[in-house]
Amino acid sequence: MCKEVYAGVNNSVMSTVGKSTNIAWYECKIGKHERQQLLKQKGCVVWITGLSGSGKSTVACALSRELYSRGYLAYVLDGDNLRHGLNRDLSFSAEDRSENIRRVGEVAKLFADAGVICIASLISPYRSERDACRAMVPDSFIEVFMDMPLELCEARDPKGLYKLARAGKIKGFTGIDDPYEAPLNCELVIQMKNGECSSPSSMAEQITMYLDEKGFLKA
Ligand SMILES: Nc1ncnc2c1ncn2[C@@H]1O[C@H](COP(=O)(O)OS(=O)(=O)O)[C@@H](OP(=O)(O)O)[C@H]1O
Ligand SMILES: Nc1ncnc2c1ncn2[C@@H]1O[C@H](COP(=O)(O)OP(=O)(O)O)[C@@H](O)[C@H]1O
Repeated sequence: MCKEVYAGVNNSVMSTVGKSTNIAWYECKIGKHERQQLLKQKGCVVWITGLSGSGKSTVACALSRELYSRGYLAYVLDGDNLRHGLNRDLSFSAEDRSENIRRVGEVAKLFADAGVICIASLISPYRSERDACRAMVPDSFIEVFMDMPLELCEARDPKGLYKLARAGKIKGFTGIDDPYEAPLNCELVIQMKNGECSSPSSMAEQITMYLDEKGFLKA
């Protein structure tokens, strides 16, 4: 949050942002517009939220593959993967999950500014934190809710984590003894139809169609 703005020497705008004092924004001549022209697409953030096992990583990679095959540049920021590096200092406490979401939101914003279609796939269980990420890239945030029943996610349990959570060996597991706040008003909801889950590639096509309709697949 920018608390203080004042004029420095040569009229440069000096600010205090968080704990950073006496800082100034340096504007480059080559900006988002130029990069988008180069890439022939619009930078944006596709934010995929849902329970563990709901299919976030699978659809994120299917979407990345679909866009790649059509000649568009996308990059996946996966919650699990980022916790191997950038976010390795964060636990699954409410405070650390919030910081996790904030950091991924900031990184996604940079990718979108680079002109890339950034696909963020993380549980991101809190509505207010997802909304804060949306506010970082107004008009370029596409929230996709993997609306899969807990029973399905638990039956899939590809990493055996639900089993451990039910046995009390993992505390604070989302959907078991930790909250998940479903989106109220997101751009896309991916659900089962007639008890069937569609294929990852058809889910990816659904998202690609949305991106196309909204003009993200042209400069
Ligand atoms: N307590 C607890 N709750 C939920 N998930 C847990 C937990 N502990 C470990 N894991 C594993 O971490 C993955 C979720 O990381 P995220 O960064 O996406 O989570 S969050 O957005 O900060 O809530 C999640 O990966 P996905 O299954 O891909 O969602 C789990 O494999
Ligand atoms: N559309 C789908 N149809 C059938 N199985 C799926 C589908 N999407 C994901 N899966 C399976 O569900 C499990 C969880 O998927 P994953 O993408 O790892 O979920 P998440 O990233 O939300 O934890 C995996 O075993 C995956 O193969």
